[in-house]
Amino acid sequence: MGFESISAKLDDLIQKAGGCAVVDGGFATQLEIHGAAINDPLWSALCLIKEPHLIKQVHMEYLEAGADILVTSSYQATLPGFIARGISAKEAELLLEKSVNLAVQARNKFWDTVKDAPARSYYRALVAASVGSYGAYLADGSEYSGNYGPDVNLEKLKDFHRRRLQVLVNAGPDLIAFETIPNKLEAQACVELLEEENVNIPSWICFSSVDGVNAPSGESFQECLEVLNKSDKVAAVGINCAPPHFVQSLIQTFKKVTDKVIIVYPNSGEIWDGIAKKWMPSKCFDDDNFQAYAVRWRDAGAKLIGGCCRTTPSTIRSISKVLKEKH
Ligand SMILES: C[S+](C)CC[C@H](N)C(=O)O
Ligand SMILES: N[C@@H](CCS)C(=O)O
Ligand SMILES: [Zn+2]
Repeated sequence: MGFESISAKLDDLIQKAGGCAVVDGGFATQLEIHGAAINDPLWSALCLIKEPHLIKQVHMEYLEAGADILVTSSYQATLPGFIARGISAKEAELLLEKSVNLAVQARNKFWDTVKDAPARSYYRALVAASVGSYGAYLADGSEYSGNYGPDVNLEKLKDFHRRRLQVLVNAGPDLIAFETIPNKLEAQACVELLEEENVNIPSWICFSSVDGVNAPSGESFQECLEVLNKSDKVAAVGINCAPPHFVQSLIQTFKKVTDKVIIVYPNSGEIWDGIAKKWMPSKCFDDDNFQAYAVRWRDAGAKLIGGCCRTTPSTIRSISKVLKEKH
């Protein structure tokens, strides 16, 4: 056996999918469509405790829509978050494991039903374990400001992420998905942890953006990516949960500052009010817009494309259809 790169499985999926694979869409917001009440500090992670069947249902919907990668329900599932609810540390770790198991079970079940279908348009999906930013845990909108205050330093962020990362990796996902990272410090914490914990599955690290130019902290993506570019553990970098009309030029920015795979999965364009805990109407993209733009994002160099908050299985169906059309 020759040497296999850490990102071989991901590269293989991208290649099989014709150069651009499809990530799933908004997870928490799709749970809400099914009636989940998640206006809570745990947000979608509350369903791991109360309504796990809905988690599996949403994963199945995205698989049917053509997602090649499922992102798990662990975005806001954190050990301190669960412990604050009176859940023991052991139970909290089991809930993290459960987030991976639910996605793996959905993926395996779906694949069993489609793998032998003639002229199938599906690939065996990969499962990416979501690691939401520290700001997601704070539940104060700081994943869109990058403002963690003067008491937060590199070590504190590493301490926050370390055990969750270990538990998620041990649960056996194919990938790790760091999501809505708002500043350079947290990006650095993620990379240092991947190295220190010798994580041997690939990761992507995605930033949010509120001005379409920089990370929410105001730091340039060039600065943010310097440290990520040095690590082989980071397979892909990009943007999630930013408005779609920012994405084209952000891909161009990323192309200039990294050779890594570029991933984009913007939200619908609505804006999260972290204090009122509501989506505010803004320049909203419908599924047709997403479909047209997905082609442009692919042509600009993105190799992983999906949707984030308020996008739905129908958005992912549109993207998958157009990106997998045979020419
Ligand atoms: C990506 S935001 C919409 C997630 C929810 C936020 N962390 C909160 O709990 O308010
Ligand atoms: N994977 C998470 C990201 C929220 S920004 C979700 O889709 O709910
Ligand atoms: Zn989002």
